[in-house]
Amino acid sequence: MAYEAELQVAMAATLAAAKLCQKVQAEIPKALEKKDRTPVTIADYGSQALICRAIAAAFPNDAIVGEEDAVALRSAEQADTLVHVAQQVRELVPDAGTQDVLNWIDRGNGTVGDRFWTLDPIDGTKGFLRGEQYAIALALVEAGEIKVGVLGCPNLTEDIETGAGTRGLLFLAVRGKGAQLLPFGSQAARPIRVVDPDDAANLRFVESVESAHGDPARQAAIAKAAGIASPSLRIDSQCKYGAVASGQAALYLRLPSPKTPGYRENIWDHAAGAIVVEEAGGRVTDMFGEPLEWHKGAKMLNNQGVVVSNGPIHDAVISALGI
Ligand SMILES: Nc1ncnc2c1ncn2[C@@H]1O[C@H](COP(=O)(O)O)[C@@H](O)[C@H]1OP(=O)(O)O
Ligand SMILES: [Mg+2]
Ligand SMILES: [Mg+2]
Ligand SMILES: [Mg+2]
Repeated sequence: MAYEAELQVAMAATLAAAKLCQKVQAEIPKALEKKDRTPVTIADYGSQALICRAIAAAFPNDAIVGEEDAVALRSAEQADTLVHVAQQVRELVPDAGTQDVLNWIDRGNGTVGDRFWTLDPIDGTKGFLRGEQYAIALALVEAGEIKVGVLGCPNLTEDIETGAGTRGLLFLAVRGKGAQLLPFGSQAARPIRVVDPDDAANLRFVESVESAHGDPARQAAIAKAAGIASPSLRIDSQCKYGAVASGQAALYLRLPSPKTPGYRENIWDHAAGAIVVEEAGGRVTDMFGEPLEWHKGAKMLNNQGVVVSNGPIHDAVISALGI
């Protein structure tokens, strides 16, 4: 199958990173603050190191556009943090040196091009710090189109609402080959599909836990206008794409926050989730109904807001947005 090698490397690396994140989350990590005032932890750095190492080894010519960099970790003030990151990485790569770890993290400072990977080593760091949902999101983009996506959701359960079923889910997709769900520890991935329009129980919508990352009042009004009367399920990170792809929600709305109208989305916050939803039969656009631009830069400067749906309700949502 096309992209089989890329898929296998991405899956193995994401599962290794998930192991590191689960261990760190159980130990209740401290958060550091980045220049943009968002949090980062030793698990964000460790996850990026492990995944960049694996991609660099298998595909040495591929650029990686990742969220984190090692600038702060190279500073004297963060010497202890660096020791902790390296310790965590060595649990999975015993011969990893401290310089190796820094260099692997910085391998994620690539730029977009004809073929590149985009990585969010922990998407939803705020959820991770609350002991709730987060995702490890890795996607391959070629000629402006996402070809492979792997989304690791270590805290998500097969039944998202009740918490029943296996905890720890890997969502996978290769362009044109459908989307699959592999519970952690299982050998068998199963195909997933978005919700049917007549499945009333799952015709709900998902949105961020963080009110400041969206516009909850407008999101509720738009969902209602599109025929979704029940309250939202609030989930951190790209796990929301997993909810739509696995037919447990019909809609994910992320409208610009009135407090930060100039905010533009990063490609690593959406690419892996987007291909999983599209390959499960759904649709992903910006709030104007336009395709998201994956290859123009790390920030999607020409897109605003994100609408993710099962497909049939998409046009009603865009027209309810009325722009
Ligand atoms: N002001 C903001 N508006 C929208 N998204 C944001 C903002 N600040 C950070 N984010 C990103 O929002 C996402 C969290 O997802 P959600 O809000 O859906 O749970 C993360 O990708 C987070 O980055 P990070 O990867 O650093 O956590
Ligand atoms: Mg993110
Ligand atoms: Mg992140
Ligand atoms: Mg972050």
